[in-house]
Amino acid sequence: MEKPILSLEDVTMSFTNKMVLRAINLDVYKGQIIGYIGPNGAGKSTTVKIMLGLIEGYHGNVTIFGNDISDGKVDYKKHIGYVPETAELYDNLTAGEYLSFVGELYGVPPEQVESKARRLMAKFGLEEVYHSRLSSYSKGMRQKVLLISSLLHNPDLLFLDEPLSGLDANSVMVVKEILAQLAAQGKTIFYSSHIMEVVEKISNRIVLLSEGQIIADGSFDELKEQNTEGTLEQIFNQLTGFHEHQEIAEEFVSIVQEV
Ligand SMILES: Nc1ncnc2c1ncn2[C@@H]1O[C@H](COP(=O)(O)OP(=O)(O)OP(=O)(O)O)[C@@H](O)[C@H]1O
Repeated sequence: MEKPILSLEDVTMSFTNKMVLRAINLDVYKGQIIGYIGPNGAGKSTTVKIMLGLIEGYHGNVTIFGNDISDGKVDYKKHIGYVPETAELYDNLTAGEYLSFVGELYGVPPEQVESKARRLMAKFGLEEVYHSRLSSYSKGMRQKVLLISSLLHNPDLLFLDEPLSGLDANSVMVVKEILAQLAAQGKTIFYSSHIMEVVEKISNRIVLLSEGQIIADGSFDELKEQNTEGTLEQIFNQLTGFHEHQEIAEEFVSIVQEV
């Protein structure tokens, strides 16, 4: 039987008395694009940071590429790419300097990083600003640099947190296609986002986290069959028991108008 690339077994995490993850069990297989969704504060980033070895103190087992990540070895990180939701790019560096720095951290030989970074930047239409400081970059341009930096070392497992944030409609089409092609070549993608239309389209498996628990796990078609609602946004509202958007908006607007 195929072994999972990534396995969470009864993973529980608490921050100062508050239980944020409650016995998460999840096996992810090669080539899957997991759409990891859930309300704000559900525990999505916490799960991802645990898998990246950025948060300690969890209970349960996390196995990546067949090794328990608590064994102290960090080698597994060489095969992982990560696009965080918000990143501190080094503003004083040029994109070229930043990408060379990240590539070398991942162990890519310097001559190879430079050539690869240049060509990838060019594919995103950023060849002319390769030597410009990141402080002069727009939000979408920064996002493209982050995406490139997560892929320079050709990782097998990618963690993406709102990767399309700030990208224009054309760039979104390109990145969605890149992700589909990477998955088709056997890369595994863990995709966290609040944009339900995109998650619905690109994921072949959707995992819905609510209050630290997985409350749905399946393909979009499977989730549709199990629920009365049609779109992923509606299924999300239904499963998380949310029906008050109109009421909340009316109350909000009436407070705004109090002056
Ligand atoms: N370092 C921390 N210390 C204390 N509490 C934390 C810490 N990090 C996260 N939390 C809490 O854990 C809960 C889950 O946070 P997390 O960032 O994982 O949610 P999320 O699902 O990624 O949310 P969002 O969709 O808003 O990004 C929240 O209640 C948050 O306040």
